[in-house]
Amino acid sequence: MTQQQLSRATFPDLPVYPEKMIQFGEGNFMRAFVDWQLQQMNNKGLFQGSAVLVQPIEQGLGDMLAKQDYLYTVLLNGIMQQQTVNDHEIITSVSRVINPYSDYEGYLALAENDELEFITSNTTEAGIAYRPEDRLADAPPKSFPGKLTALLHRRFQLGKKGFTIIPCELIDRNGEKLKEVVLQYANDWLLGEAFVQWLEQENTFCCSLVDRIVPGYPRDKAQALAEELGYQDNLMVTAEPFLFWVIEGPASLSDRLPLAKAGLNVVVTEDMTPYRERKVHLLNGPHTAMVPLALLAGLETVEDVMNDATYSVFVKKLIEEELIPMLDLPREELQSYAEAVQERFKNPFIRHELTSISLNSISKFKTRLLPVLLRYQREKGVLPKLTTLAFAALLLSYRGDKIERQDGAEVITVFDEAWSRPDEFVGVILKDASLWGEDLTHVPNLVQAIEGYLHQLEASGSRAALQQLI
Ligand SMILES: NC(=O)c1ccc[n+]([C@@H]2O[C@H](COP(=O)([O-])OP(=O)(O)OC[C@H]3O[C@@H](n4cnc5c(N)ncnc54)[C@H](O)[C@@H]3O)[C@@H](O)[C@H]2O)c1
Ligand SMILES: O=P(O)(O)OC[C@@H](O)[C@@H](O)[C@H](O)[C@H](O)CO
Repeated sequence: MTQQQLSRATFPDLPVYPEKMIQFGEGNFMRAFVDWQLQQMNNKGLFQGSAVLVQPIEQGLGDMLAKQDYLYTVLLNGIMQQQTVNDHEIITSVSRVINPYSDYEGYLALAENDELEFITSNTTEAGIAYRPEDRLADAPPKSFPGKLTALLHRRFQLGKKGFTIIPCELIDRNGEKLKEVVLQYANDWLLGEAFVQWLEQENTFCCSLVDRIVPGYPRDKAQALAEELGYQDNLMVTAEPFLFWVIEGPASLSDRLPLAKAGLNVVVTEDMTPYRERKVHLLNGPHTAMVPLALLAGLETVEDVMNDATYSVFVKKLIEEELIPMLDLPREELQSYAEAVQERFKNPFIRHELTSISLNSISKFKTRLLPVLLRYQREKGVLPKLTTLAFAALLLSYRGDKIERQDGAEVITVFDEAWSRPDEFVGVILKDASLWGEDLTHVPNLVQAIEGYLHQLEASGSRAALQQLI
């Protein structure tokens, strides 16, 4: 049976809320994270607002969302505190999507609305970047910070109050980086000292850290879900039930954006550093470590890893024996976070592809695992075995013959050149500070250890190499 498409005509009683937030990014993550949270506040009568979405790049989901009157379903699937969660909810907290490439005046007109108080964004790690070619007269400037500067300037010219700006991009100190680029445009575009002062005094740029696994559109179950839900939704998003958002900002934010009051796992703090360390090393670190070893063994998803007797022990030991001891946070807190992470990795209801995590694995290894490997070596005088084996597997996977590499052209070129001389490969690649931020051949015993593990991985495979260590 063909179901009707989700729209306000299909569900005429759904509520409509005034716009209070501008959100750059209409992708899966933002819709299942920020907009889902607005919905939870609205459900409790605590916010009564919606987000107007801005497409950061020309191609996007604006038209598809418009066809559904900006409604879509979030499906929460997973296990949380030993309970199975299997919920679905139609999200009504998105008012519309503006494509600044086809309606630039409509975009700038957002500056006129006094009710708009918050700006959020997720434009991927590539989005918060300075693009020197951008100009104020462009319609629109191509970069996200360029677009934002143009909007903020229009707001300033209208003599209105500023915004609380909360970027969600997974880059360190995201709020500070965004502010830096906006100030650079203000300077390059000669927007004047008064505008810079207004930016500084009337706007708050918060750093934030987001945490929720959002695999996105459930392609494999779409038809069955349409039948179960009773409508066709081309924009449904699956996410895990777990959520955590740390916002470094003024305490007053908790009243203006009452996320925690709505029961959401959101912390407003003066210093988010410890939370970031915990997540990057205990969640993203194991993700990045498991990917090359597991892909080399033919596993496909995070769940496959957690259901495999050898690989799940690898994840557990890596976390408990090599990562946790190197973090400066209360042990109990780390332990309980690590247990929750492993429960999340086991989620049987969502398919988290290892290949999707593998994108840009070299820079991910550098930020997520290398600092821990170096600290472990400095403090204990030996290398952490499991992290080092994962490092060797990563280097092997970047030969490109066993696993498809997903990384920047420059990174791939460096590896192709280094692998063209296999006998010298380890020394050459570890020496390359452009990859690791420093020359790693100076780390005691690292070259020999990686050479040994590479030999083992080649001779007997990832599973056997791992079994020898655990
Ligand atoms: N999916 C997850 O589990 C998850 C969890 C936490 C954080 N994240 C982060 O969120 C980001 C988006 O993930 P998603 O699953 O929503 O992906 P998606 O493909 O659904 O959405 C990508 C969004 O980024 C925008 N974008 C893409 N390239 C851009 C560029 N060069 N400049 C500006 N904007 C650009 C797109 O317009 C779109 O709005 C990723 O970078 C990821 O690291 C994802
Ligand atoms: O999103 P990436 O590609 O930077 O990293 C892959 C995963 O480690 C990541 O998406 C996590 O699932 C997410 O950070 C959980 O909050």
